[in-house]
Amino acid sequence: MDPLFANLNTAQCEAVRHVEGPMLVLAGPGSGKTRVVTHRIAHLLREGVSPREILALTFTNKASEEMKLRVDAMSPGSRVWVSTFHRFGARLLREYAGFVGLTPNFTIYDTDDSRQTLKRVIEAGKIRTAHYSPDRIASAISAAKNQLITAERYESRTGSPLSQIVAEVYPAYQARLLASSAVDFDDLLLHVANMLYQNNDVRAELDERYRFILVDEYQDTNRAQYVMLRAMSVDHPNLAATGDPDQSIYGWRGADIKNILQFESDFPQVKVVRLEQNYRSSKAVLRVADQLIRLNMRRKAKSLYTDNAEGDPVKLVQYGNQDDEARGVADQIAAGIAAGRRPRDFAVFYRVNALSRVLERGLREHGIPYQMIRGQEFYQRKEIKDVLAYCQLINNPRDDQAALRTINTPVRGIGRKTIDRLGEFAYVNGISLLEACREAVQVEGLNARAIKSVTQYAALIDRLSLLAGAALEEILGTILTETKYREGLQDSESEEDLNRLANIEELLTDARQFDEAHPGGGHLEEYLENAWLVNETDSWEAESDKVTMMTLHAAKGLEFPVVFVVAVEQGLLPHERSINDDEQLEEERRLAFVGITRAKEQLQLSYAVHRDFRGQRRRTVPSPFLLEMPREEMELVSIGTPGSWDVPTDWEDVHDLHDDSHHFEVDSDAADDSFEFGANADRNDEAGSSSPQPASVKAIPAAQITTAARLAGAAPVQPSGIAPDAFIQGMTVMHPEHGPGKIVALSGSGANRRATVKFATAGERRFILAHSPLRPARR
Ligand SMILES: Nc1ncnc2c1ncn2[C@@H]1O[C@H](COP(=O)(O)OP(=O)(O)OP(=O)(O)O)[C@@H](O)[C@H]1O
Ligand SMILES: [Mg+2]
Repeated sequence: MDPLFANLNTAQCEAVRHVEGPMLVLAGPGSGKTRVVTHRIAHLLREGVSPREILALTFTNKASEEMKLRVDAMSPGSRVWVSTFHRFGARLLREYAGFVGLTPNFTIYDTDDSRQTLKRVIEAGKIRTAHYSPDRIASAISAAKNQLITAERYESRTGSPLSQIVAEVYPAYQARLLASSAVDFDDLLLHVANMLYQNNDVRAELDERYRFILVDEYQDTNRAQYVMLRAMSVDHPNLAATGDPDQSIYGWRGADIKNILQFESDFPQVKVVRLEQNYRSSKAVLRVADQLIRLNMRRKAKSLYTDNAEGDPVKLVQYGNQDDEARGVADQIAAGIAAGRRPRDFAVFYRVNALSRVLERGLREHGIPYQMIRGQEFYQRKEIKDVLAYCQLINNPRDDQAALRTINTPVRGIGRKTIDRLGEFAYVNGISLLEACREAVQVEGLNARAIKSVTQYAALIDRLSLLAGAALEEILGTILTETKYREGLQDSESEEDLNRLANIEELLTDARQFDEAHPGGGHLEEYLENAWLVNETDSWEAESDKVTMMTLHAAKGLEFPVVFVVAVEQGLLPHERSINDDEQLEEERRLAFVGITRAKEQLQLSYAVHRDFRGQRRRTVPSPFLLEMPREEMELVSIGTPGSWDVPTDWEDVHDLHDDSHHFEVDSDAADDSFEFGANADRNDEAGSSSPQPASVKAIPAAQITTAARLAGAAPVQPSGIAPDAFIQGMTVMHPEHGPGKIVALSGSGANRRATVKFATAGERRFILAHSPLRPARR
C-alpha cells in the first residue's frame, strides 16, 4: 500500500488528497488533524506543487519544528516553509519594511521593551493616565491591534476614560516605535495585515507566491491573522485550516473563535472534512472530556469515538494540602516507573506556573528526572538583555530603547539628566538617541565631562558596529570585553553577579552553537530574531526521558500516556477572572478539556483542600468543572484528609461558592503567571480570629464551605519566625514564592514593623514582618 496513506483512515485520506480549493478540517482532539496537515504537504509535493508555493503556519516554534521534521521524513530535502505566524510576519515585514515605514533591520521589542517605550511616551508627553497602569494601557493597545485598529483609526468612546487615554497614548507610542524602527509582537501581524489590506499589488504577489496555505490550530487565530490568511487566499483560495473550536484557549490574547465557526460562510465552496475517530485516548478519558465540553453553549457539537481500550477509570483525587498533592503525584509516577513506564510517559499540568514549585520538590525527592517548561526566562534576564541590547543597537542604530539600555550599562557616569537632554535633542531634531550622542557637543546643558562620556559611548558603539558581519561568538565576546561588562561581573563578589557571569557564559555557548549552524557570519539579525521570538515551549524536549511539567496552555497539541492535572480549584481552573463572564468561563472549560484530552491511557485530576500559595494559606473550593464530569464512573479518592470525598453535589452550591469566592489580585494580560492571592490581612476582620483549620471537610455542608473557606483563609500563614527587628534596610530577603528581594523601606517596630520589599519579578510588596514568611537571604 502507498505509505503516504497507509496510516490514515478514510476521512483523513480524503483530506490529504484534497488539492485545489479551500478546506476545513473540523475535528476533535486526537483525531489526526496535525497528521493530516503533514501528510497533505507530502501529497501536494508529490502532485507536483513546488515547495516554495506551500506555506504551513502554526502557533509555536516547537509545533512548526515538529511539522518540519515530519514533512522532511516523508519528502526528504523538500524545504517547505513551515513557520509560526509571528516569524512569517517578521519575514514579510523585512521584505516590505518600507511599506509600513520601517527599515528592514527593524528590532522586535519584547513585552518589557515595549512597556518601557510606553512609559517613556507617557512621561515625555506628560499624558495623564489617571489610575490606569501602563500594563492596563498596553493591554488596551494590544487588544486594539489584535482587532486591526491602527493608531490613526482608534477612536475613544465616550464614557470610557481608559479609551480616552489610549486614544492619546497609542499614536504617540506607535510613532515612537516607528522612529526607532521597532515593532512589538502585535505589530508583526498588524503591519502585515494592514499592508495586505491596503496594497493590492503586494497582496496579489503574496497570494501568488503562497498558493497553498495550511494552518493548524486555526481556532486560535485572531483578527489580524485571519485578515492575513484571507488576503493571501483570493486568487488562489487554497487555504486549508484544521482546528477544533473546543480547543480555542487564547481568547485572552485576541483569538477569535468566530474565525473557525465562520469559515464555511467565508468560503462557500469549502470542502469540509470531519474526523471522528480519536486515536489518542482511552474510552474512559474521552467520555469524561466529552461530558465536560458538552456544557459549553457556544459550540458546534461533534461526535468523537475511539476504538481504543476502555482503560482505567479517570481518577479524581482530593488531597489535604498541596504537599500531599505533590507527594501523591510523585509517588504514583515513581510507582509507574518501577512498574516499567518511562519518565517521559508522564506529564503534570497546572493552570499557572507558580503552582509548579511544590510539584518539583516532590519529584526531586524521588530522584525522578523532569523538565519544567517555563517562559522565556533566559532571554528576560537582565544581563542577557543588556548584552543583546548592544547587538540590537549594532543591528539597528535607530533603536532608542537599546541605546537607553546600554548608555550607562555598565556604569560610565552618564546620568539621568544628561540622558534626558540627549533625548530631547534627539526628539527635536528627529534623530536617534545614538545620533544625538555623536552630536553631544551641540546638546545644550551638558558639561565637559558628560560630553566626553557620551562621545566615548557613541564611539564605542560605532567601533562595535564594524563587527556586524562577524560570527556571533566574536560579536558577543568583543562586546563583553570592550564594554568591560564581563570585567565588572568578574570583579564582584556577590553571588548574584557570579550567577550573571554563568548566564553570560551560557549565552556564549548558545552563540557558538548558532555559529556552527550558520557558518560564515553575517547572521546577527537572524540570531536576534530567534531570541526575540522564543516561545514558552521552545525548551521542551520531546525525546528526552523526563517527566514533563507545563501549563495547560503549553500542553496544546501534545499527548502523554499518563497525565496529571493538579489544582483543579475554583479561582485557578476556572481562573478567577473568568468567574463572572460566561464566555471566559467557557474558555476555561475548554482549557480543562485540552488538558484532559492530552491523556492516552491514564488521567488523574486533583485538588487540595488547603493550599499555601504565594505566602497565603487558603481553604480552597473545588472547581465547578469537577461537578460537571461523570463522577459516577470515575474513581474518587481522598488522601491526607480525615474527611471523605467532599465535592459539592449540585449547581446551586457551586453558585453559592462563586458568589462568595476569594478575591484575587489578577493581572489581566498574562495568562499563566498572573494569579495572585489578595493582599495579606484583608480578611482578618471578617473572620474575627485566626481560628484553626477545620479538621474534617466532611463535617461542613457544601453550602457553608465559603464561610469555612473565609475562616481558614484568614489564618496567617507560616510566618518565618524571624524577629521583625532583625530586618534592616537594604537587606536581601527570601520569599517562598516571590524569591529574593531587597528591603527598600521599613517602618514601625516589633509587631508593627512593616517592610516594603522589591522583588525581581513580583515588583514591590508590603509585609507585616511578624506575619510574613520572609527570611534574610544567605549571603
Ligand atoms: N489513522 C491513524 N492511525 C493510527 N494513529 C493515528 C492515526 N491518525 C492519527 N493517529 C495518531 O493519533 C494521535 C493524535 O493525532 P494528532 O496529534 O494528529 O491529532 P490532532 O487532531 O492534531 O490532536 P489535537 O487536537 O490534540 O491537536 C497521534 O499519536 C497520531 O500519530
Ligand atoms: Mg494537533
